[in-house]
Amino acid sequence: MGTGLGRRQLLGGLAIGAAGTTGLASGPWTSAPATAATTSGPLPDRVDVVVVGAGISGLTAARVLRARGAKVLVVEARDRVGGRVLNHHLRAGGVIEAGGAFVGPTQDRILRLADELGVRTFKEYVEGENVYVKNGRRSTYTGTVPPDPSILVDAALLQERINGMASEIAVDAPWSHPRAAEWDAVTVKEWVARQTLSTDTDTLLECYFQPSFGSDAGNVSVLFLAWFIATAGNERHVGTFERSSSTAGGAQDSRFKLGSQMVPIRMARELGDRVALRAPVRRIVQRDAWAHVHTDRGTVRAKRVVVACPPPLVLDIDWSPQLPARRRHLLAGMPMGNLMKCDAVYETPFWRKAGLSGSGLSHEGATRVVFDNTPASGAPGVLLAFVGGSTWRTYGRLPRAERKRAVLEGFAEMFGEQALHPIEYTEHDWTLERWTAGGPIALPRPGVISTHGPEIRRPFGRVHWAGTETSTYWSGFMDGAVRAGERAAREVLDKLS
Ligand SMILES: Cc1cc2nc3c(=O)[nH]c(=O)nc-3n(C[C@H](O)[C@H](O)[C@H](O)COP(=O)(O)OP(=O)(O)OC[C@H]3O[C@@H](n4cnc5c(N)ncnc54)[C@H](O)[C@@H]3O)c2cc1C
Ligand SMILES: [Mg+2]
Repeated sequence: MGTGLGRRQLLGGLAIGAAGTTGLASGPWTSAPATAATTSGPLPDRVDVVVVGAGISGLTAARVLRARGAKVLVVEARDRVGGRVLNHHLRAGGVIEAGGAFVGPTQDRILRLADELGVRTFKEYVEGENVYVKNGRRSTYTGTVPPDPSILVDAALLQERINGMASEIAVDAPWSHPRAAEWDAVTVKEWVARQTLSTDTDTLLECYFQPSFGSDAGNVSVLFLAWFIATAGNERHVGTFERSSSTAGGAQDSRFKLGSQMVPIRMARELGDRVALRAPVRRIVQRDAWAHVHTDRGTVRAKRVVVACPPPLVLDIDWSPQLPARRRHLLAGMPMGNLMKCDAVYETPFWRKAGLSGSGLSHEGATRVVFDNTPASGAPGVLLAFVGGSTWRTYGRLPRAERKRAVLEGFAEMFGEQALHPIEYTEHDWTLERWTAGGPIALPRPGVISTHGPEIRRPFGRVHWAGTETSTYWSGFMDGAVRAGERAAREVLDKLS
């Protein structure tokens, strides 16, 4: 998910990593013929397993199943693979991402997979000072917290408390915590307001929420946040707020030189004609010994089905028999967040010469959370603003030209007038995507985890559930998507044998 608050800043005490070297670009910027090897002929009549959705999770499940000898077919609604992961090729050369991009330590499944596929990482740029804008006043700082003493105290306290709560949560069963119902009934906004000194802490908290969740602190429960943080680790390292959010050493430590979409593109190439694009699943009928998967390109019979599409989109499929009510309640209670990425491209990352990291936080305007999004080669220079939650509600509805102006003005306030004159401006609003419906992730509303949470991975007849939201580590991230795909494949292999 998301990319959380940024860098070594914000809510205090965030690990500040010193490091941050930009790696050298590897080889030519490969453009992405996502459709290259996929099948264009008629779909097979019958396979062992149909996988619904060619995002990272579905493709991972198919890759594991195929390696174990199962006959598998991935059916994908779009004319491309990758789902919430999408490369954007810059006019000046190089690649950035319109969707998921950052990876970091303990995300070992996506890192191993990328490594196997020859997709290399480079460190996010973190040298120099960060910019902080409040009440029209700009300041710079190094270290973890903006120069705002009242927030510093709040942040340290909040961070300690939420890490403490996270340490008590079972990543595979947050609903089983003795205080689950109580924590699930309180929104993070209410919880924070109760114990903080400064009202500015609320505003800054949104700089964590908006990019991470495409939503605001008033929309999710403390139980969700504690669980989300608990999952930001692996089997050996517990998740912490710092890990879920920081740049160096955290969830935004590194990016992929060829762009993150190269991971699903290469998986799809390996799978070849086992991937069918432009094949949205409309109906799934479970009858006799088979699941019948109806797509726009025909119907395929399978012994097992792995559904790996964003949770709310499962409800668009016509199910026979009908999905159990408890699963429908869960999915209806997990809408996608609202998020867009807005990038401005410059000949060079001019802010670096001025001693700035390219990272910024603001209490106002369109550019609440900003990162240096320059490709590995160091040029062209790219600034990225996450526009999510209530900021998206304000700026997402504006005509593109007005939003662009607001974003560039925000960049200029942080990094100088030069920011007003990009050589390219590009933006991606995930709420407009038919087959994603928002981003970065589906968010359970308060009360949903404690009441319907146990349904999240429960198979329905021959149907098993993948997708990052079903992961128990790094849920919401690309790493969680890989883990969920692997887990669903194991479930299916158990049943096939
Ligand atoms: C703007 C943004 C920024 C993000 N930043 C990061 C980040 O920095 N780091 C990180 O790790 N993660 C990030 N994420 C999250 C990350 O992208 C996701 O966790 C991950 O890609 C989800 O993979 P998935 O396979 O579970 O789902 P998806 O990628 O959503 O794949 C689901 C697939 O199912 C298909 N589909 C849907 N319905 C049907 C149907 N009926 N029939 C057939 N196919 C269907 C879709 O087209 C899609 O291809 C970000 C996401 C967004 C949107
Ligand atoms: Mg998928």
